[in-house]
Amino acid sequence: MTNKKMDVPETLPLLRDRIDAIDNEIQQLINERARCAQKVAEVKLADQGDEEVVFYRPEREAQVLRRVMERNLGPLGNEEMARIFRQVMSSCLALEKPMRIAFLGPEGTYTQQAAIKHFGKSIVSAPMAAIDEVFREVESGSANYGVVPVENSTEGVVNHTLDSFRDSKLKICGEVEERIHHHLLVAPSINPDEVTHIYSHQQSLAQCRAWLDRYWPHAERVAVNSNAEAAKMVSESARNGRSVAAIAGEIACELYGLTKVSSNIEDRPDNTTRFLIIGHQDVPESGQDKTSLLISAKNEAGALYSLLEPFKRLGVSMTRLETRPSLMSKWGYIFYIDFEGHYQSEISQVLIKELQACASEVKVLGSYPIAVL
Ligand SMILES: O=C(O)C(=O)C[C@]1(C(=O)O)C=C[C@@H](O)C=C1
Repeated sequence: MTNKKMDVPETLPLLRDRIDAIDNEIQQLINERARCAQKVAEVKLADQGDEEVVFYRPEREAQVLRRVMERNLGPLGNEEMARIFRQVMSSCLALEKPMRIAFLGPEGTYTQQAAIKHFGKSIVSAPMAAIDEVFREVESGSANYGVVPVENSTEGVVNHTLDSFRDSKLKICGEVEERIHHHLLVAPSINPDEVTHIYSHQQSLAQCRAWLDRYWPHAERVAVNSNAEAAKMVSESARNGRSVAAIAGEIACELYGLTKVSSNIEDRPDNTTRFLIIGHQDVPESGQDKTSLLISAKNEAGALYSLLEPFKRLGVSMTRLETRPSLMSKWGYIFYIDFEGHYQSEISQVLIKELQACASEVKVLGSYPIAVL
């Protein structure tokens, strides 16, 4: 092979020289970008007034990532390129101010995986034992943002998360979707044929039900708080010679030094979980946004119809509708509705006014950019 322009043979040393020169340039440019981000932080601090400075700007990050994908010509794929920029921005933000992110722990959960996908790796991890603790950690200001699971494509909604919004002042600042792959894991010293118990989160056990029925009908299934906790227990039990296995993901497998007996054992290959980013901030429009509402319906005939009708009439696209008992009155209901658009847009304002007229309460849980990655 030859380099046509210069007619020099494209040998390995020459190609590597070229890569070295390009790396040098990329590195200088990344640092130039980082210096710009430091200046942005100075401007934000100078403009702060009485308000607390908001360093993390989800709408801007979404716009940057969308642009990266739009202008990308390859050979790297759009998502691959966006993931690189995701990490560059994560490093720049950490230089402005390191973000402490609370998530449903322990270390190694799918929620941590989602937190890293959304914020990049340059965050300070704060694993919490339960969803309401994630809310409390962010409410108290101990963490800047929180990440909680909200729905799974196989198992449906995570009621704990939805219920936590009833009494919380926190806003939804973002969403992230994660393809969930479950693996059957044992400690390296354990013979998989002798496994008597399989530990995992109840939703993960449910997501692998058919597979477990088929291949492990005699192993007892034990539900624990999280998959990562299951992985941790399995690594600890192995030291006592107990033949137990866990169902968990990649991060937990690595973190607890386990071995995969079987990979991707979920019953549905498109098994996806959606997570929400919670914080104190009202996120401005990014151009492609979603809004989440909590609506307490009046306990009367046609209540649901009158809530849904304005969406159709105004041409607003509803992406989700969940129902939960209201807890205030015996047969009263709360609806969680997601729709496309930002709550500050003209059409959303008309819609929200109409909903307010036919509901006892309409709470805007937040408007946020539709997940880019
Ligand atoms: O534009 C900003 O406000 C920045 O702080 C810069 C930057 C970036 O690196 O591009 C970093 C963090 C923000 O969350 C958004 C973008």
